[in-house]
Amino acid sequence: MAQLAIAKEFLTEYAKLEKPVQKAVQQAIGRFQSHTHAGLHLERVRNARDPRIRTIRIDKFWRGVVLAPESGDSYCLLRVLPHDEAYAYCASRRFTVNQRLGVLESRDELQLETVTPALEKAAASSGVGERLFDQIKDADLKRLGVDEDVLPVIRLLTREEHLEALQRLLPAVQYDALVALASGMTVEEAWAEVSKNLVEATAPQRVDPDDLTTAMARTPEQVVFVEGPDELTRILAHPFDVWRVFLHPQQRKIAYRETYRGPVMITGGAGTGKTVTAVHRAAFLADRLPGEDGGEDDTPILLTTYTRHLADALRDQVALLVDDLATSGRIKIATTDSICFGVIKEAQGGRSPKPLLDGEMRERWENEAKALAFDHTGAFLLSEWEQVILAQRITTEQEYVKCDRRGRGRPLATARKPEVWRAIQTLTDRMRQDGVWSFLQMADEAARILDSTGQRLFRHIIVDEGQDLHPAQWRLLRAAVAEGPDDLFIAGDPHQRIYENRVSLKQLGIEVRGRSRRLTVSYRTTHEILSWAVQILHDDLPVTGMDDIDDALAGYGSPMHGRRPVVRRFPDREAELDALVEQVRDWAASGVERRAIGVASRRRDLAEQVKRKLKAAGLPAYAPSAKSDGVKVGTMHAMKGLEFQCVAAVGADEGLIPLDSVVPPEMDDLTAHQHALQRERCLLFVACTRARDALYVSHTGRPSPFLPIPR
Ligand SMILES: Nc1ncnc2c1ncn2[C@@H]1O[C@H](COP(=O)(O)OP(=O)(O)OP(=O)(O)O)[C@@H](O)[C@H]1O
Repeated sequence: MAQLAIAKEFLTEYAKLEKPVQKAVQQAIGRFQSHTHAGLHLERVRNARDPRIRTIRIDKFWRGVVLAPESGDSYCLLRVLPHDEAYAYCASRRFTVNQRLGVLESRDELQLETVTPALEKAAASSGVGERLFDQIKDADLKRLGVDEDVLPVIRLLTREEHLEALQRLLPAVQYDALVALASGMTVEEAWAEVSKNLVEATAPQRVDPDDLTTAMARTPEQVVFVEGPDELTRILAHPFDVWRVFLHPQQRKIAYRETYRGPVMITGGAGTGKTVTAVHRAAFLADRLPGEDGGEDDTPILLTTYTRHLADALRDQVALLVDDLATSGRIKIATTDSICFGVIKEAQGGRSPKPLLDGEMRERWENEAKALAFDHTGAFLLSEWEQVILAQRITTEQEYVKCDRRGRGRPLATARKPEVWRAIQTLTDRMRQDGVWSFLQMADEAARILDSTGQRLFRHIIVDEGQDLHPAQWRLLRAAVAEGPDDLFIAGDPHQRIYENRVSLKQLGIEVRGRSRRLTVSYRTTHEILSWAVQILHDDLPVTGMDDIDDALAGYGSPMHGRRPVVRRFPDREAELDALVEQVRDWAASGVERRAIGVASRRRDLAEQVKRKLKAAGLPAYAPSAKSDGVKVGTMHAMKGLEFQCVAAVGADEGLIPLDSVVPPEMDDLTAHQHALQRERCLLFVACTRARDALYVSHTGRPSPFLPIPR
């Protein structure tokens, strides 16, 4: 039986076909697969650039394009195209094995030949040393995978724009190497970029130029082998969700590594596929679970994050990735809050604890602090309890008096600490009397319970959005899984830290040193949006990762291109929101679904105002996590974990971003001041990087100082 492979482009084209055509594609593949000699249904193409290209008839109008290597019995479905386009593709494309990297590559040879005379002409008028790659030796270019056929063409280039114009014509890995060099990287740095695409840690020793099948196996982000008809059905069932099938080698290496000796941390900029990788890891671990010790142990795997809507999104992704119910049943998907709830309920003999929502907690403490005439506000006491006492697990007044509260934003004389301690004790005692809990208090208590009983709830724990978990939640997670191989798999990005929680995993007993991995290729956002948004983060204060090491988003980039972000200034809010309505209408008129448009603002009241404005203009608008069909409008905090085709960030004014009221004065506490500013930068960055194709930012008066200065 012939072995079938599918290319990513095939799947994305298939996704867009009408249902009857999709059916015809399936039938064609079925006919082709059911013959031992698969070549039977494949038609040779006269004038094909590459003699190994064939077509397969789908119906009168559509053709599949297939790569049929001469050796071996494997076939790769490359494209599904209208008849004429399919034959034009065959007449121009040639497939090769990259001699340095061993990966499968394709080039548009016909187009390259067509553009060469124009490039020669442009090059003829350039002086010595004026061409783009004059400083790079042939040997170095070859070391990076650039081949003999591409060399003469790129030697003609005088400008980066000319290189960009060749993106769709050149083999992708060679183009990436050239872009890296053109951006000023050294050959070694460019190699680091290129080698990200390798499945193995190093380039292959020997590469057989004719062995396309091995080359396909080395290019998993572009081609996958299908194990049988069931797997094919599975793949074709959700063709839009290509992340299920095609992982970048960086992602695959991380998600499908046989084992890690202890906790592992995955970082990477927005949209680099940390969640996707975490979901694949969960599927991998769940798949191998029963075989681990052959026993009856049915301890589940936990896949967790900090909010309900993020957990819901994880649930949807697991359901898409894992068909087998027994396997998916081994993965428990829950927020850390709900795990804590369960632990306490069990410890209370089945009686549910009564947690208060954040808003309820704030109100309660504010009212009681006033009623009891404390010298401190309820907000201050609550934050002191959560961010100092629960964070550091302080249990006595003496410990509190001695504790380090740097970064808290408001200085507190040691002499006043006992009164603060006692006030907090009073308020927590009252909560106990009323039988109510805060979520962080539940986390603290649940961790203690697990520590004391030694009960280990999970076999493995996978955490998404780890950067925003509180130390008490980390202690709970640490306590919920036995220390050992594959205990904790943690995904997070310290550049997207939008809450006050800053943790050192090491101090919480989670040692990830030597086991941190980084994803660098953005799958969500275009290069234009990303390079603009990354400037928001530019700050003198380094961003410290959960492993205590400064994180610099090194190598973070996107291969996708699109329009630059638009920044607009308005005299007042009314004019700004009128223009927003027009922008949303323009997007909708250009075919963008309303639900694929997100509008973010720093403050909730502005988000509400936007919603009203859109609704009044006949454009339905809902909260970001709502399932309803309409524009999604919310605070920048609520945008975390979501993505939209088009994003508008409104109210990017000075005074609103950073929000003055959340930034403590520099004089009071420099660290807290800096951390608050950094959080505000992260928040704007998070909002802007939700955009896949288009980003629109608007403000009134002076712009937020975080907005990149136009060049
Ligand atoms: N290998 C892949 N192939 C296709 N799409 C991918 C792949 N990996 C990720 N994506 C897509 O890229 C987008 C971002 O992925 P994901 O949410 O996993 O990134 P993230 O790093 O967790 O992002 P953030 O930190 O911003 O929340 C999603 O739409 C996802 O489906």
